[in-house]
Amino acid sequence: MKYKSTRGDVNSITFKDAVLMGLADDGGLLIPEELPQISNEELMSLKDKSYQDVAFYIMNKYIDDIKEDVLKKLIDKSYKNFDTDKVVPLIDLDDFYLLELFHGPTLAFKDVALQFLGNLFEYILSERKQNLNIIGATSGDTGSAAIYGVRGKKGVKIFILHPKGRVSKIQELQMTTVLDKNVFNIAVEGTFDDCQFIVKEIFSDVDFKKKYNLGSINSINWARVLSQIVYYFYAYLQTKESDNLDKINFIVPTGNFGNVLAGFYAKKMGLPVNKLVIATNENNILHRFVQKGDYSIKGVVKTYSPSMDIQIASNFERYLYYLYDGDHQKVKGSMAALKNDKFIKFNDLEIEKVHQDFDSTTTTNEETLNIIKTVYERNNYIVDPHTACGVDGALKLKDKLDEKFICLATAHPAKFLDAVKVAIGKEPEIPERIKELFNKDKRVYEMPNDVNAIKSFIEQNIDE
Ligand SMILES: Cc1ncc(COP(=O)(O)O)c(C=O)c1O
Ligand SMILES: N[C@@H](CCOP(=O)(O)O)C(=O)O
Repeated sequence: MKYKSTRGDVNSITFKDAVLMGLADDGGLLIPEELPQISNEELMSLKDKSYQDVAFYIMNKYIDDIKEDVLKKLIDKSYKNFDTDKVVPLIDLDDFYLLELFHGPTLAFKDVALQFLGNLFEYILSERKQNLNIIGATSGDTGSAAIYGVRGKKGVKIFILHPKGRVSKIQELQMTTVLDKNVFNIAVEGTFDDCQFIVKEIFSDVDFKKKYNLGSINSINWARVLSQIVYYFYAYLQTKESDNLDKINFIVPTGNFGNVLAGFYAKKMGLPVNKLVIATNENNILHRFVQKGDYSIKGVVKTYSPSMDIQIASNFERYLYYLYDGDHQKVKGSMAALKNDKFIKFNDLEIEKVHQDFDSTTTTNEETLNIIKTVYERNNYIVDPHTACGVDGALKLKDKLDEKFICLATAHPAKFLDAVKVAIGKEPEIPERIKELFNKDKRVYEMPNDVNAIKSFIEQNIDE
């Protein structure tokens, strides 16, 4: 399998090169040149297999420059740090299923991909005797998952930008209490979109990127999306519906469009999915897009689900490539329009095509709290505010879509203590590894929302 850019000027890249390249050198995103298919027989042959086995089966279709036994070892090592054998267990709450994606070291779905990416980086770098300087942006969860994924790995430095005052207390502590010398947490005076913009601007300076061996841990990196395709298959295989190959809906709390894009790839590969439902909070540009073709950027508002306080969804560009039937020029045109005019225009035919795969919902802050309370009272189960947006969406759409829903539970409620307390009047049970954070020393660098200032900070602290 080879990889190419959504913008058409980077082609025939191997998987390992794609992992190190992160953002394509033409400013686009790397995608596989083909979409491997999984037949019904193959799908059924995966039933009752372990998460690791399913991961190997799916990933191996996209990777041909890592030996199979090495890939298996990387996968095994990546899921050893999860606190359950199933890695991502599926819970049946009668009205819908919940896919618990928060059993990794930092208690959010990001661990599923970032534990693997950390090990993958280590393997490729030692093979190439190279070092890597990682630059990433986070709205709260990617940052700590990436730091935990690469800490202690040789030849790696990591710079993580988060929006100052816009992540939860626990998210902030998970990042800033890691004092390893190779970890730099930068609190930016701005939003997540500003952080992501800075990161992309830095990567777009290809000379700078090459000089300092810069790498990406965001879902800009294809390996992130690939690792997330796996749990759509594994989730489906755990349902009753899979016995008859019946279709199912997935509802996905969405911000940067990485998670739901992985579902899109799973559907395109042949997984029996009816609709992928994009669940948004009040920052609902993706909902406006699905419902009315309105992809116009408005200001970011603070919500109870801060990790989804995003307007400019990075992976939307990958989806545009498929929506435009592989027309690179159209992708480039739309990305330029987004940068200059702050909106992309879609015609009715395009929206019709979107509806073949997607539906969407939006959830207010008040609804988020109500759902946390409702699920607690009905099921004695505490969902986090991001998952609550998904559950809210599933309940709103259950009369429209017949097929059962799998709601992706993207974070542990203990990461969002304040919201949960407001919703149900008490805190959820707090895992020991979270309690410990409150007594640790912290280190964080506060910086203005300025590409050059951050670039020079990185340059001062980087290894060539
Ligand atoms: C807990 C949680 N839920 C949902 C999302 C949205 O996922 P994505 O950005 O892949 O759309 C994020 C962040 O991305 C998150 O941290
Ligand atoms: N919600 C994310 C935002 C970054 O998304 P990613 O898919 O690029 O990692 C976060 O928690 O940081």
